[in-house]
Amino acid sequence: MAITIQVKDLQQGYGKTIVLKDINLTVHNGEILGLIGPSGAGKTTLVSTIMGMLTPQKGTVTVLGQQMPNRKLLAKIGYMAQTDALYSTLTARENLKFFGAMQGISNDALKKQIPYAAGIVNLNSDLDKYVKDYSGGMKRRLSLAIALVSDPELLILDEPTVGIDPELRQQIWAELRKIAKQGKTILLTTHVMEDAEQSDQLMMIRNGVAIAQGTPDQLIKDFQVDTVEAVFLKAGRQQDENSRND
Ligand SMILES: Nc1ncnc2c1ncn2[C@@H]1O[C@H](COP(=O)(O)OP(=O)(O)OP(=O)(O)O)[C@@H](O)[C@H]1O
Repeated sequence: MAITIQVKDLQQGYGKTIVLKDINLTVHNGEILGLIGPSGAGKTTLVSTIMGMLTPQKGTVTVLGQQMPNRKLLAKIGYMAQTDALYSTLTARENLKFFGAMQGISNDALKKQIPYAAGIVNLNSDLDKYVKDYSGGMKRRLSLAIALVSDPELLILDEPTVGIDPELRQQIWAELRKIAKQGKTILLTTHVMEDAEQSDQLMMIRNGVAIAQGTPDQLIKDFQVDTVEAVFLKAGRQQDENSRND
């Protein structure tokens, strides 16, 4: 299986502050990687580095065979940020057209891609409403549609299920699976254990360090617990014990 994301010995931070240490990660084509960890652990910092928005302090990040940062690759990456960056005085369709055009998608392609992307998040019947009249969950769904509109090779979703009800969450997961089956790679950050459980691979980050990595089933087995949440709690306790013994 080809590799989409390769992170080697990454150290990352802001100025003199180190946020991430010794991060190693390989994500293959068609895989869904869930990045979980408490607030401030460094998830967004890692995602920003993978996208090439930040240059590594140490180590390397390669995406689709190219070392990051690399502006040319941005067209192949669909990104949904943690906070919705939408134009509220435009309709959802106009937002999709605008962001699609920004990614270099032709008008003809957009005619096909907009209904496809809006269909995944159940927004086709609300496309001509103004975004200022959207609920928080609808805005989140529109942001996800914008990330999907270019049919990207790599989809990066920062907390995609915040404000989304359980039924739609299941629906979105079914679509993410379909997208992954087509050979697209998905990286998502989450605080939601149901999302973590559904990921193919997990990386748990705490205090800037990867404290557990593997498939949900393998982690549950290795940590001798019953749930992904319990893996996370146990790995966190082990990290605290190790730092006390240092
Ligand atoms: N632009 C920045 N300049 C300086 N420090 C930053 C910057 N962005 C993030 N940080 C710091 O880096 C650390 C990791 O932040 P990051 O946003 O990566 O965490 P996170 O795991 O994504 O958290 P959350 O789940 O709350 O989004 C935090 O201590 C944060 O204060």
